[in-house]
Amino acid sequence: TRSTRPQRLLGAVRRTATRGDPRSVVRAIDDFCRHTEWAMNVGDEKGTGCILDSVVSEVSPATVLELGTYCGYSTVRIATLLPPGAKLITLEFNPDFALIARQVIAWAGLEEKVHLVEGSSGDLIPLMKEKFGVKSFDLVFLDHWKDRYLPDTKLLEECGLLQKGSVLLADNVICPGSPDYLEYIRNSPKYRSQHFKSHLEYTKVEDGLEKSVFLG
Ligand SMILES: Cn1ncc2cc([C@H](O)c3cccc(CNC(=O)c4cc(-c5ccc(F)cc5)cc(O)c4O)c3)ccc21
Ligand SMILES: [Mg+2]
Repeated sequence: TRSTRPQRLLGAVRRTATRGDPRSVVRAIDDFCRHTEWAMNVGDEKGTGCILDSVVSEVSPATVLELGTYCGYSTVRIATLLPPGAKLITLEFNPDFALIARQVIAWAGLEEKVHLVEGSSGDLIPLMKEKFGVKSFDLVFLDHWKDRYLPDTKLLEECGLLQKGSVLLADNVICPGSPDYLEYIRNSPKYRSQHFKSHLEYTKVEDGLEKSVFLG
């Protein structure tokens, strides 16, 4: 039967990236998605260009939560920039995506820094403290279903998983968009938000990321 897009993306990583070299894995996926087959990775413009890499470097987080692993592209980007001993927990409900992402993360040699957990954010966030020993998250990267950004942000607050200074970084707040999330986060006294205009990965379509600092 015909392969899936994630399987073809993994094939490109295996063919053109060097095992154990995360930068070559990121480059292989960007090249594949720009020249062969588009995929919904945060991409190189929203990644290197400005935001994702600079926010991760600036926050230098000890604990990171990623919502929506997909093929592991942003997982690899973030994990590459983490300080020694830091941990990234990434949640993926789709088992096919999770299987591909595990192999992409392994090819990059980042298994030690990344804990990929299969399941839905709504079910797993309440378990973070008791099951994963997380006190709070220094950085949360939201890139899963856009209508889950707001409920999951509220869930993170309710579960006491955000502390003063925790940073939320949300992809696609323009395209596909997450209007209820933007409305909430920009008007809440509990956050200070900043918008970074960019473009939808590998295209000229307007998009942007929203960076929000939790004020406690
Ligand atoms: C609850 N829960 N818990 C864990 C978890 C994990 C997932 C999956 O990882 C998953 C599956 C399918 C879709 C997404 C969201 N991503 C997108 O929808 C997206 C779209 C586009 C775009 C833009 C323009 C187009 F024309 C087409 C697609 C560009 C982007 O960067 C995206 O991130 C995430 C889902 C729910 C989950
Ligand atoms: Mg995205």
